Amino acid sequence: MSVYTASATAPVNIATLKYWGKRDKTLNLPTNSSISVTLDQQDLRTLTSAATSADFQKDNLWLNGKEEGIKGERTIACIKDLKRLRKELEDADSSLPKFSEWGVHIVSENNFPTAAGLASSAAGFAALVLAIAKLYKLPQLMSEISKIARKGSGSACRSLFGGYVAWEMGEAQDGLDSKAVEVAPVDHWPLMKAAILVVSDDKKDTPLTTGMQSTVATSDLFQYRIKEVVPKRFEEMKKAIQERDFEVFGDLTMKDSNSFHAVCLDSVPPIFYLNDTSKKIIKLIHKLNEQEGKIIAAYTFDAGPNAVIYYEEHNENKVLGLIHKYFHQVPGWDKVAHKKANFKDSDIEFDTEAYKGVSRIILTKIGPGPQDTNQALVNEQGLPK
Ligand SMILES: Nc1ncnc2c1ncn2[C@@H]1O[C@H](COP(=O)(O)OP(=O)(O)OP(=O)(O)O)[C@@H](O)[C@H]1O
Ligand SMILES: C[C@@](O)(CCOP(=O)(O)OP(=O)(O)O)CC(=O)O
Repeated sequence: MSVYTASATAPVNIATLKYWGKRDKTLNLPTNSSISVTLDQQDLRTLTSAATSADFQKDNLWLNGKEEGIKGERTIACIKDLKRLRKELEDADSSLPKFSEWGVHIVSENNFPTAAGLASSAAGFAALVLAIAKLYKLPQLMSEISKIARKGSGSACRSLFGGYVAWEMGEAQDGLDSKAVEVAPVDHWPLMKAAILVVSDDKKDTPLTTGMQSTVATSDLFQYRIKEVVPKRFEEMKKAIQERDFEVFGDLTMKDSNSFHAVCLDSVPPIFYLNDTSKKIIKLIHKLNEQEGKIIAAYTFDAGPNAVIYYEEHNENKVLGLIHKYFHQVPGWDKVAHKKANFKDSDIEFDTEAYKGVSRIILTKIGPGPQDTNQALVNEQGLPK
């Protein structure tokens, strides 16, 4: 039996202008445009292999070594779109094997904790869609592929590009203009670094889709956010990226994180994603920026308590100096062990127990988009290795 395989990797992205709210739940169409920074795949990435054969009766998915099957509607929607595009190729060229009629096996691994609020669904769906698109030899451009990934998880569409990425909300009802585009590649502003403080948490407050739906339906503040705040901020943030202006970029990033959590709080019943540790980290970063007299570090929080702190490389000794002072007890510092001697000591006062609310730190930076890979997670039979 012939088994055809392909593999791809995809990065995590963390939004600096948040996507929150759907205008169409099935198509995953957002109520506002968003912007993100793609993170380095050495630290956070999904690797996915796809395999197909005339002998595969059904589609199947193995995630992190466990057979999950194809359960979710969203995964089904992505595979359906990919098979439809493959069928178009087969209809135009009858010599092509009929992949669109065969089962597809998907084997995927994240090199970081799944569903810990580290945007695993973004990297996961981006890698899934790309691996199958590669297997099917689809000619579509990344922005086209991003529309399929969007149906898996909204934020996944942004993981198809590296560097600074925008998801343009679009206006069409069928979502054909709701896609990701590159704002600037990594090389344009490569100094962007990110420190992720993984904040200990039992379970997510409210599942994302439920949370978004509730905000759209109940928050008055949300209407102001999507009509007045985000459209203006979207243009300002793109300009700040183009001009490599960290002060403006950082200011907008923090404001937008707070605006997103404010509309969560304004929902009925209110949604809380930040915890006390998150709030302490927010205060700490403001103290640092105040002391410096300018913004050198910017926090952002997704639908959970983890803090992502963006800063530029030339401020690393100041930013990590402060974070290390109060969070040196948590794992994850090995990577910068050789730099610790240069860390600037800080006289900023802070809760010396705050580290107890943090499980680890991930030190990473901006990174490129999905990469071709020779690594494969499937064997010659098209099953997990
Ligand atoms: N490698 C993968 N391949 C396919 N699906 C994946 C993969 N990794 C994660 N997922 C899907 O994403 C889900 C996790 O999404 P969820 O939104 O709960 O968490 P998250 O993405 O880590 O957090 P957030 O979206 O809040 O940043 C998993 O349960 C799984 O269904
Ligand atoms: C707060 C966010 O992280 C929300 C991300 O939501 P998802 O993309 O995970 O949601 P679904 O479209 O339902 O899969 C902000 C952002 O990443 O822009």
